[in-house]
Amino acid sequence: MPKEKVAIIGSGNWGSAIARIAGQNVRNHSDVFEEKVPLWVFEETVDGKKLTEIINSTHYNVKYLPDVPLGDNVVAIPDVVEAVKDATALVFVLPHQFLAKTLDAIEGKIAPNAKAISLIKGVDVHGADIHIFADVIEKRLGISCSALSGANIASEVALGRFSETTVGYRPGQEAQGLLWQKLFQTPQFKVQLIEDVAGVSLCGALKNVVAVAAGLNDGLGYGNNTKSAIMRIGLLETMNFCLEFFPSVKSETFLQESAGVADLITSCLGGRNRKVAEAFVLTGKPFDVLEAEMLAGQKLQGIHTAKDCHIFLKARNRLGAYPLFDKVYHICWEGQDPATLTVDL
Ligand SMILES: NC(=O)C1=CN([C@@H]2O[C@H](COP(=O)(O)OP(=O)(O)OC[C@H]3O[C@@H](n4cnc5c(N)ncnc54)[C@H](O)[C@@H]3O)[C@@H](O)[C@H]2O)C=CC1
Ligand SMILES: O=C(CO)COP(=O)(O)O
Repeated sequence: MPKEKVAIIGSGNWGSAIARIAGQNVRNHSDVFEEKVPLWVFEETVDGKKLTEIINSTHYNVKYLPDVPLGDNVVAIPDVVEAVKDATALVFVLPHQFLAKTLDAIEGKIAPNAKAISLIKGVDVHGADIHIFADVIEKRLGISCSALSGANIASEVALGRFSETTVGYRPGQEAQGLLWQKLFQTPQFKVQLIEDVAGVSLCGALKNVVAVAAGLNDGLGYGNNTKSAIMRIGLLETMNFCLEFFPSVKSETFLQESAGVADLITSCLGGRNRKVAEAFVLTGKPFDVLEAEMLAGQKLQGIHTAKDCHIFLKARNRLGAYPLFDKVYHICWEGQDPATLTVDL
């Protein structure tokens, strides 16, 4: 059987951490995968040098994951079309705002037998329409797309701290789930499988809104009881949102999978959305300024997802059923006083 050729599309903080794991696992499963792992890098200059050249000479992504080597079989490529050429296993792991342009570039240029997996956390909203990014990828490229999400702060995964994650696969396509498990699972990074692409994707997207609320809570100094209430209400709104708008979602995903409650907890305790939202309250600076100052090129997702949810729920006349999500929107985008965070919850 021909071997699978992996390509990683995205090389930020999580993209780099997952490229490292994939680079190790293709060698551990050399009967299944080709050894070289092309990594698409959005080219930029770091200390006067091209980031791709730094990665390929040092094997470190010095900008987005400076402390952990990627491995010498992970090869940085600045041209996304070249990176995905002949690849049969496409891993999409880039901030969601850059996906559309990336799909424009590679549409019609991928292997006909390719399959994909989305590690992207966010939702694609156009008025009253909402899609998960695995569906966007699947539709645009005409290939099957699974989803991976879980309690996975990238820096901790990269350091080999024990973590779990969830791969959601399409109905009847467990074989693809098993392939992705082979690519990503290590003794320190346990990959569970469930036939629920939508549930895995939506839990990953919506917990970022809850994490922003947790960060606002921390900035306000409201303490752990309030934060726990935010997490509980946030999980409830996530579950209700999934079951209302994506009825195929499995209820097991919420509590039995890392993609559900576990990701919500880690993000509310330790994620970037939490950190920047706390600073928003403490400094009064806008989110885009804080993102640039605090994240060194990494991107925030939660405030954008809050806006997307607001647009969608307003168009569906369902805002009233999701008070926490909507509160985050109003505080982040409409200048509402953060101190109103818990009013009306
Ligand atoms: N960092 C984390 O701990 C985790 C992130 N995720 C999700 O994974 C996805 C990717 O996140 P990260 O890898 O952390 O990215 P990141 O937050 O580190 O973003 C930086 C990346 O964006 C790229 N970029 C900047 N401008 C661009 C442009 N104009 N076009 C294309 N790319 C551009 C940069 O080259 C870099 O690769 C997101 O959806 C995120 O929510 C999921 C689990 C953990
Ligand atoms: O998705 C994540 C952890 O699973 C990372 O969350 P942040 O983007 O808030 O850091």
